[in-house]
Amino acid sequence: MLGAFVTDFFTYETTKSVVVKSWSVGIVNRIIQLLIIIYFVGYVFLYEKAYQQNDTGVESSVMTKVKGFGYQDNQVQDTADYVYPPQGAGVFCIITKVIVTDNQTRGLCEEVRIPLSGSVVIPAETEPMVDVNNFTIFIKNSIRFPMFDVTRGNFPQHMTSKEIKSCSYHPVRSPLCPIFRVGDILNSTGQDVHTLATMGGEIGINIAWRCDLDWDEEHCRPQYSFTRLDAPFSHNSVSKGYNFRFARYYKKEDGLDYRTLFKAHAIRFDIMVTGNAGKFSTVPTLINTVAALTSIGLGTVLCDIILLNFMKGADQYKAKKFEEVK
Ligand SMILES: Nc1ncnc2c1ncn2[C@@H]1O[C@H](COP(=O)(O)OP(=O)(O)OP(=O)(O)O)[C@@H](O)[C@H]1O
Repeated sequence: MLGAFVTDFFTYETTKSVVVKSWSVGIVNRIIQLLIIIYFVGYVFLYEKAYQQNDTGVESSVMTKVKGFGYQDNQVQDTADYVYPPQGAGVFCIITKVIVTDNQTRGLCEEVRIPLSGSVVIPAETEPMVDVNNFTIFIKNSIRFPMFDVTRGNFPQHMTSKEIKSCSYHPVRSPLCPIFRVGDILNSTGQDVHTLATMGGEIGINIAWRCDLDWDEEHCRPQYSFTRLDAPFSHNSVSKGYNFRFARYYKKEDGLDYRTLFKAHAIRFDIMVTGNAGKFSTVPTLINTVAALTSIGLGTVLCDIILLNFMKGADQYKAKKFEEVK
């Protein structure tokens, strides 16, 4: 038993080519090779661009500015009233409804159970501001792909102030206009402005940069898409929408501080930037070419299985293929 194992172990296998003149196996072999070549050339190289090195670590900065007039309880509201925080960051809120509690003063210790009470004030609720549909958001986004040291901005350099002021983003008609009508954004996410203005909610604006840097940089352009980010909670019984509280403080003539408390329902916009740039590089090209060439050999495996198991005269092929030399 041990002897047989040792003789089996100390053998040497070397390949020998057997040419099989059979139409059926020949055709199967060529078809498999063709499929593998089509897969590698068409999908791996042309579609997935396996000859490129990729940079997904995009560096980005976003600036925003909202404009438009709204009417709330017969009062005109402008940017300074409804945008929070006002600095124009990548995440900002447009306040659409407020519940106002006026004249709160700090109470004494005995009144600790109602710590912020003056006289008991009943909060006043404003109407939701549906004019938000006509507001416009200006988005200025600059990005950099550090691996290739390429910087891009989301609107063309030659765009004039007049062009910017008069355009409005449309995915087909003006895909590079940096001014977005809130109504258009809400429409494309399928949201109803009235519900959103009443309860608040969060809208995501995604800016995707997919750049093939083997072409001119001019082709490296942003693509925008819009989603409702808090959609999973929209049917919950609790915490529908989005709100936050803030206060404004005043001093009375007698020196006493008092404040007005606002509970604000707002549409929160969150601008997210993603990027992927690719450029020709020898290392991935070599690795993938070798992988492609090796894979072409896979056809033999399948043809061997057919030849040695399912063809007429399989035993004869087996005898020809495996030959023992003493
Ligand atoms: N939300 C917006 N809707 C329409 N146009 C806008 C909006 N925000 C900015 N713009 C216009 O885009 C251009 C660039 O804006 P940017 O804020 O950089 O310049 P600005 O001269 O300070 O703008 P502003 O007109 O607010 O004083 C300006 O012409 C500006 O009027």
